[in-house]
Amino acid sequence: MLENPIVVALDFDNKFKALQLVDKLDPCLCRLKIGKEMFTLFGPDLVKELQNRGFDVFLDLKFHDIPNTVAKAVTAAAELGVWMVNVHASGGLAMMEAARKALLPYGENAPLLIAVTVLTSMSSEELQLVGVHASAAEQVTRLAQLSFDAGLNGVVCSAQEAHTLKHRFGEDFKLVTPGIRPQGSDVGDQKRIMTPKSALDAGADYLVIGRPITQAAEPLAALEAIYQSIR
Ligand SMILES: O=c1ccn([C@@H]2O[C@H](COP(=O)(O)O)[C@@H](O)[C@H]2O)c(=O)[nH]1
Repeated sequence: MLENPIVVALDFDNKFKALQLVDKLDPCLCRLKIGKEMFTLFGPDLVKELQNRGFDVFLDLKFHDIPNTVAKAVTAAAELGVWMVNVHASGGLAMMEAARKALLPYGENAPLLIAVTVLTSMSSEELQLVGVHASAAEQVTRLAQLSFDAGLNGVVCSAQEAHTLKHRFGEDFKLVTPGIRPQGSDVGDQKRIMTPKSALDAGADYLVIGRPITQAAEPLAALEAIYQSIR
């Protein structure tokens, strides 16, 4: 297990409330993820504020566009100094290769570049509705292979697929897993879920956890309980 596998998903519409929580967290114990809501509301300044507090930031904007546009978007993310950035694997091989090549000038300072496979909020049945006639697990494997072939650092998948992917792609290919739900917590809109401990046992490298922490009456206690459960 990585020493610091938890990435707290900061999904807030209020910067003050988000920073109130952040100021109780220890950058040695977790990383932070900024997604579409907070980035749209508060922009790169928020990323800087979190970095100034010592946190690694995962910029979860899931770029999905033509190769040239995505290459420029990941370059902008690299300029921001984020720790991790992502694209949608369904954008295709050429798009992912363009993104990877755009980060080459940053060398060791480049953010980790990962690709979203199948959103953890989607079941196999929902995939059928968008014309994908494979199971979620099969589609995740297909898109992870494409991401691997494009030379990316890893993928976003559900922990339910972690065992298969880790076995197939090896230790260096990082598995970033949202849809993490401690025993007894609200599932919400997530479909392919796992507990923190089972996810790590299955081979997940990073656990992305939002509402079970951010919406808890005592977020710090919730985070601490998750740490206890994975030690
Ligand atoms: O497949 C995906 C990709 C990204 N996410 C993001 O992770 C967090 C999960 O938050 P919870 O509150 O723990 O459900 C959220 O920011 C999503 O945008 C994902 O859930 N699934």
